[in-house]
Amino acid sequence: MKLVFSYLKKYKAFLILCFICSFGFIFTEIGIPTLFADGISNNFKNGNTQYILLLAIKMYGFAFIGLILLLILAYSSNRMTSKIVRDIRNELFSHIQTFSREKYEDFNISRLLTNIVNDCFIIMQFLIVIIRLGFIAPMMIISSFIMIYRKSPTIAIVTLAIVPILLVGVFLINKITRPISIKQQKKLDNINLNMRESLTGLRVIRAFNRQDFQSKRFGKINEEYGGFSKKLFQLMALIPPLFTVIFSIIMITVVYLGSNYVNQGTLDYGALAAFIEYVFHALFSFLMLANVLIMYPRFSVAVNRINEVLNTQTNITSKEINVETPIKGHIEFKNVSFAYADSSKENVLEDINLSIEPGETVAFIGSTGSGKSTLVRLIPRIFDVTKGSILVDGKDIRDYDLDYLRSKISFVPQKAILFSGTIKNNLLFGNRNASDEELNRAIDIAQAKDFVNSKKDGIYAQLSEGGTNLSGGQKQRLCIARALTRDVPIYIFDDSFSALDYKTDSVLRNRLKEEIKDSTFLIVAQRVATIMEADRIFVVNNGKIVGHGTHKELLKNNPIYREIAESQLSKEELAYE
Ligand SMILES: Nc1ncnc2c1ncn2[C@@H]1O[C@H](COP(=O)(O)OP(=O)(O)OP(=O)(O)O)[C@@H](O)[C@H]1O
Repeated sequence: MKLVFSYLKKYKAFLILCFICSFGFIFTEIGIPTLFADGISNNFKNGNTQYILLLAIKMYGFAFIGLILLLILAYSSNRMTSKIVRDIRNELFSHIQTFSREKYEDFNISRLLTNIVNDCFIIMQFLIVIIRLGFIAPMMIISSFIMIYRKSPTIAIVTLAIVPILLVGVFLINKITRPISIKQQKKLDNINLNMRESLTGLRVIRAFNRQDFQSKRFGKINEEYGGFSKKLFQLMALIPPLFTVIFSIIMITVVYLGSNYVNQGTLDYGALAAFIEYVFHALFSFLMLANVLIMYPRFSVAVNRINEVLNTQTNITSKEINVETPIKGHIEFKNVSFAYADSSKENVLEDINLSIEPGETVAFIGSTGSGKSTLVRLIPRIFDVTKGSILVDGKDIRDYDLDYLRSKISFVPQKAILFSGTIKNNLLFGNRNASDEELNRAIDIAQAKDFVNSKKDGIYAQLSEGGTNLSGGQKQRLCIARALTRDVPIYIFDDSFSALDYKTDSVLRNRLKEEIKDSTFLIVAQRVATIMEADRIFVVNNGKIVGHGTHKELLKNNPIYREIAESQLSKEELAYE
């Protein structure tokens, strides 16, 4: 609730307006039966038309003002609620952006999506109702009771009997529905997870003809979600009829008692008519309040789930440093070990020591799963080392302002990730201030010029979500071009040439060498041809560096490298022969 209160405080003005409107509305609602009762009690002044007309005008006036106040209340509560939920969504989104990959994996992306879409929606539904009724219902109940009590304490006590019944009912419902709500939300996370996997993996599903299997899997999860939803809504649906029965019993009792008092002459007809109205208002308000309280468990589960995310702090923290010294591009790994925070917690990298000079081109090669990508991901702090330290220009990377450090590194990830929008917007993602000339240069170096120009709209061609309307090689080239829009001292290419044909791969690397001379290049690759011209090559095996040197040196001295090279190059290409 703290979460919602902090936002309610932010929109105090709206809240006060809602309170005033609610108060005014109650005044009009109580006023109408009071005027009517006066009319009956005065026997409508024995048919005095002027009196009746005035009374009617007053009652119309009250009803009209009540309507206006209710409209203002609805408008301001809607505005306030949508602003609050918008703010919660923004806060969630910004907070999630600070998460390290580890935290994303902890929560899983589908769960975070459900938080932003579904949990926020549940909060909005509840807030809209509670703000509208939160003031009106209790005030209406209290004022109706006061009015009843002034005329007949006995009838007031009978009406009050509903309070404990309703409270016990609401408490029981909350207790039963809360665990079901938690399970229902978890099942919704599963639906999102399954949907995401099925949509992103559509090509694989079709290629393996597994549509039926996927449909059955989705059907099962959907069924489970439906089961919990059914239980929850069945329970919630029980409440209105139950409360309506109690409501009717109390109403009949009040009318019965009231009629007796009229017969005994202790109550007049006008007061009885007003009573019925007051009791109706009080009980109806109770019923509305009970309905709101029934929604509470779902709301509180949604708030808790959002709080859980907001209270999770990222483990990749940044030092607040205003002025950083320029980076030249020297990189040093000192006794670096790293383990992913999954259940195995085994070291993926073990005691890595290496030093890379500014302007040097180094490459990492090794079998799959040997730890090459993990090693380069540690430099922009996508993960933090578990042991040891990484220094850039002699300073521990954890002592840099994180944004500054990352702004000095251009990283091309192994998986080519593009966003929906134009090619230009995707390239500007690398450097928002890049001129058209700089973008064209990056496209040219990345060997993407021909295919970009072949598009009808050129650089303004639209890419679909994830760049699915491009080939694997085209996507890779655009990702490389995006990285080249930045002029930085360190470039990291994590297996980003793998989808290029040999010729394009070679031309691209030559252009990189010619155009970007002073920067440090780190290239992870599976293909020897991609890295054989690097200044130095590091051979990674089972999380350890098992050799380094030039292509020729490694062919001579390193059996693992020689084995990889022999499996890929022809005898003529193997220089040592
Ligand atoms: N996010 C992760 N969580 C847990 N373990 C991971 C994660 N990413 C990689 N690993 C594990 O770490 C090890 C090293 O993986 P890494 O991706 O660094 O290898 P690689 O040498 O780059 O492989 P490849 O050439 O196939 O890309 C592997 O055993 C892999 O299963």
